[in-house]
Amino acid sequence: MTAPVNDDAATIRVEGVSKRYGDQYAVREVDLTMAPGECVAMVGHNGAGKSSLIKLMLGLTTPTEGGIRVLGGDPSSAAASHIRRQVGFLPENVAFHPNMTGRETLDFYAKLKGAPRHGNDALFERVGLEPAAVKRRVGTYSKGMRQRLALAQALLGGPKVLFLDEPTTGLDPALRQSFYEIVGHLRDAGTTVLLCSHALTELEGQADRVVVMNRGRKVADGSLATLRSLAQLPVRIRLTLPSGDIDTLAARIGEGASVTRLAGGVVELACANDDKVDLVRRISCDGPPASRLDIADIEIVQPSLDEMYAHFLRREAAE
Ligand SMILES: Nc1ncnc2c1ncn2[C@@H]1O[C@H](COP(=O)(O)OP(=O)(O)OP(=O)(O)O)[C@@H](O)[C@H]1O
Repeated sequence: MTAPVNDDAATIRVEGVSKRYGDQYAVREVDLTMAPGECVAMVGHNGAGKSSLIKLMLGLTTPTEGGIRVLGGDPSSAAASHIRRQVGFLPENVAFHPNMTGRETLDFYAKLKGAPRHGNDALFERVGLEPAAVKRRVGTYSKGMRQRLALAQALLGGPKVLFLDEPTTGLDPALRQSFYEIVGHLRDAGTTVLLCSHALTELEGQADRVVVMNRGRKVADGSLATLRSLAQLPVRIRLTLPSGDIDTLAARIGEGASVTRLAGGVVELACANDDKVDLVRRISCDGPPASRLDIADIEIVQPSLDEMYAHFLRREAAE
C-alpha cells in the first residue's frame, strides 16, 4: 500500500530499494514517494531500517538494488552536490565541539555546506536560540539548546528536503511542542519533511502520512485515517456514569459492543468504527424513566498510532 504522489511533483522517489550488508538486509524492496510540503513520519522498532533508508536518501550509501531520486537526481552521484545543498539532516546523535560557541558552530557548518553565513542570525531566532546563548560555548548548553542548534544546522541553506532522525528524544514536552511548531511552518512553506521517531503518540497530528517499517520492509504507508480504516481496530467509547448503572447500559447496547469498567466511574465500550454513531444514539436516547441512564460525560477514543503500529507488526508477523 503506497500513498499516491503525483509523479512530477515528487521530491523523493525510492523505487524497489534494498540495502544488504553481507547476508543481512537493512532495507528490503522499499518504495517511497514524497511530495513538497508533505510531512511523513517513519516509525519502526530498533533495527527496522529507518536510519539505513535515510542514509540511502542522503547519498551516504548506495542501494544494493533499486533506484533513488532526490530532487530529481541521484543523491550518491559525484555530481549531486547541488542536491545535497538542498537537503537538511538532523542525525539521531549530534555531537558538536564543546569549546566552540553556538555561533562558531553554525558558521562552521554553513561553510561546510556552502551556505551564506549572513542568514545565521535569522536561523537562531527561528529555532529559539537567544543572542546571549549563541555567544556561549556549546559545552554549557542544555540538551534542548543543543537540539535547537542541531535543527539550525539542518536548516542551513533553506533545504527543500529535511530528514529528522529522532529529533525530540530527551526534550521536555514544551520543547517538543515548539519543535513541532517549527516543523509545521517548514512544511507549510513547502519543505518535504521525513521524521523518524519511536515516540509514536507525539507524532499524531504532526504527520500527513505514516510509514511503518519492520525488519527492513515497509509494512504500511498512509494517512492516519487510511491506516485506521485498514486496521479496522475497535473504537472505544468512554462514559462517565455517576450511578455506575452498568445493567441499564448493557440493556441499551445489546451485543454490538464489549463493556469494561475502568476507574473513577468510567465504563468503556469497544465497538467497530462503523457502529459507533448508532451505539451513541442508543446510549443517549431517553427511554421511560425506569431505564434512564445518568451520563456525566462521553468521550470517543480512536485507536492510537501505537495500537495501529502494533497491529501492522502483528499482521506482518502472521503473514
Ligand atoms: N553499516 C552496517 N553494517 C552492517 N549492518 C548494518 C549497518 N547499518 C545497519 N545495519 C543493520 O541493518 C539493520 C537496520 O538498521 P538501522 O540502523 O537502519 O535501523 P533503525 O530502524 O534506524 O534502528 P534504530 O531505531 O535503532 O536507529 C540492523 O539490523 C543493523 O544492524
